[in-house]
Amino acid sequence: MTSPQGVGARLGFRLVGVEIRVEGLVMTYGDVRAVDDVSFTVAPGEFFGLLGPNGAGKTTTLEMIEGLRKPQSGSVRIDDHEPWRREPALQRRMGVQLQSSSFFERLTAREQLDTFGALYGVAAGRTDEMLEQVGLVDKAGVRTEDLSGGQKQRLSIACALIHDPEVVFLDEPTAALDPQARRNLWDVLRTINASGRTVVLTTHHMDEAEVLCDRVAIMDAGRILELDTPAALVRGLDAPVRISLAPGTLSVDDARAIAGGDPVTADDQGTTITTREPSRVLTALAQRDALDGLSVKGASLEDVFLELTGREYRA
Ligand SMILES: Nc1ncnc2c1ncn2[C@@H]1O[C@H](COP(=O)(O)OP(=O)(O)OP(=O)(O)O)[C@@H](O)[C@H]1O
Repeated sequence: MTSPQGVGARLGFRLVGVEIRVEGLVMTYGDVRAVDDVSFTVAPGEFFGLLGPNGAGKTTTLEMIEGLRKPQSGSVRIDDHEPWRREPALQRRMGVQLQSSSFFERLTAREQLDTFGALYGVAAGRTDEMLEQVGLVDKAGVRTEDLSGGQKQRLSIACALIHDPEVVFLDEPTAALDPQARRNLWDVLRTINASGRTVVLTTHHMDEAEVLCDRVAIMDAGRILELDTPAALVRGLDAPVRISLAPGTLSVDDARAIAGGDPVTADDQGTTITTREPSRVLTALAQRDALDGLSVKGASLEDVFLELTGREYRA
């Protein structure tokens, strides 16, 4: 497991934002151990992801970190404060993404932001800044209930950021968004983190965790199964690489000769060599001028998850 400080140094974080230390966290509901002895540390300025299927315990963990639930046992420290005590000084440093149902009724996007801003005593100009940052300038006068799902998600993130917090908590921020809206929101989240804030996000999208997060904790059934950078998790899997050739590029016999014992499959989509020696295979393919239309696919976080849990992903 990579230490958060080590990751911070390697990724060149500016050491601002808060540090979060979670130790032996437990929450049970009746017979269900929703969170079962969860421990991790999030470094200042880190983009940290809790990844897992429905019911893994991500939201319950996040709510204990946010101070919305008091842990039954274990502890959460945000820069040495216990969030469940709801100290105003700490609250001001935290941004919690609201569910869109928590907006004030019948207000426009601008009025929502003005209202949240007034609660924190921030300057009026901040609303325009936030509308700009989340790409909602042209929707400023639209009532919240008339915004699309993606626009509501972006507005809820803007509300969480209105008081310029040092740490931002986001619970499945891209749930139910179309692919384009998801990618737009990823850009917003990257900008938030690039400005030095600590970001903690839950998601059940593997690709999202892989592209956004510095480190990812893979959770299932209340426990953390693995925690590391996405690249280290994938590397640790030591999975073979799939090299696919377009139909007609190479005969199956030639592919088998190059594969030298590695598995080769062929269908009307083309021929695939699955190998742990991609450079040897690619060199041989180049020598035969067989690189046109070639695709190379390594393992992904999804493969890591399947390896860890030994079963189908239940997103
Ligand atoms: N208030 C509650 N009362 C009883 N059981 C609960 C409560 N909240 C959560 N649970 C149970 O605890 C477990 C973890 O739920 P949690 O919402 O933390 O998971 P999650 O990973 O966030 O899932 P999702 O992706 O569906 O939001 C689930 O089995 C859930 O049914």
